[in-house]
Amino acid sequence: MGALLEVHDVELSFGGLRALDGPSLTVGEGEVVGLIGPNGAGKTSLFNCIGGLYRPQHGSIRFAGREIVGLPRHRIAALGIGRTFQNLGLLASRTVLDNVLAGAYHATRGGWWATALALPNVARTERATRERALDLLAELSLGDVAGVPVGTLPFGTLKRIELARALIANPRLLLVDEPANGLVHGEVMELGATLRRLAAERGAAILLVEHHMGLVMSVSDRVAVLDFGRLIAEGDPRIVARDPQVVAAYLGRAA
Ligand SMILES: Nc1ncnc2c1ncn2[C@@H]1O[C@H](COP(=O)(O)OP(=O)(O)OP(=O)(O)O)[C@@H](O)[C@H]1O
Repeated sequence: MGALLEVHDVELSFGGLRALDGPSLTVGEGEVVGLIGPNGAGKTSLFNCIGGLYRPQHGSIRFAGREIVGLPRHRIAALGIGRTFQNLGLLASRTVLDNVLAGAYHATRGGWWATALALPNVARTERATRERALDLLAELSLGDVAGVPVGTLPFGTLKRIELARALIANPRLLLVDEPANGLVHGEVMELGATLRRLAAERGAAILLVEHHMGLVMSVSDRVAVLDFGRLIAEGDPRIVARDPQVVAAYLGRAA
């Protein structure tokens, strides 16, 4: 059997601009893979292709052996791909618990009709989801703020809520977009430990886009590097970090 996620030769263009120029990569069950590269390299575009926000013009993306290119976003989410966003999409006036429960929507069986008819199994499912959400909040040290409106909380806490919202659906693969952005050093270290724990204890595979090299190198089993939409290196983080092409890509863009 192949890897959990298999991206093969994906091409995505916006008009004349080729955001993805044929990268291929895999993420195994329970594996943490860092996806790095200079600004504009195509990392978020690849996330958007995997999550179904963008449809690549060429190539294939298989999840658990199934082609997912062309599937609508909610079907991809229901198959077990969760995602956090760089610009947190949290509802500021709602409580932490409500925001996390909103993430469970796709995973809740029954759908709109069952909810509208208040069938007993829906009430049961909702109770179970609520309990799972509270457990998850405790796991991410958010138990004390479950009833607090999100808008009143500090940024580092919001990042953890965003993670909880993605995890409530029990994804087999979690796409995490720049989680360390805006965090202070201690929070980044804590986040790294949390990501490793999620992979180890929940068996969740993680594809992590991140500019904070310390975090990427410490949590990733493997690292893939994009530059101008192409995969320029892939493998052990310590080896990739010394790859001359990778070093040149970063220095070249910084200049
Ligand atoms: N919706 C869009 N319309 C047009 N061009 C886009 C769109 N999304 C991304 N691009 C372009 O595609 C290229 C890749 O962008 P992308 O956001 O995927 O890079 P990135 O590696 O995530 O960058 P960053 O690290 O800055 O977030 C860039 O040149 C970007 O301007």
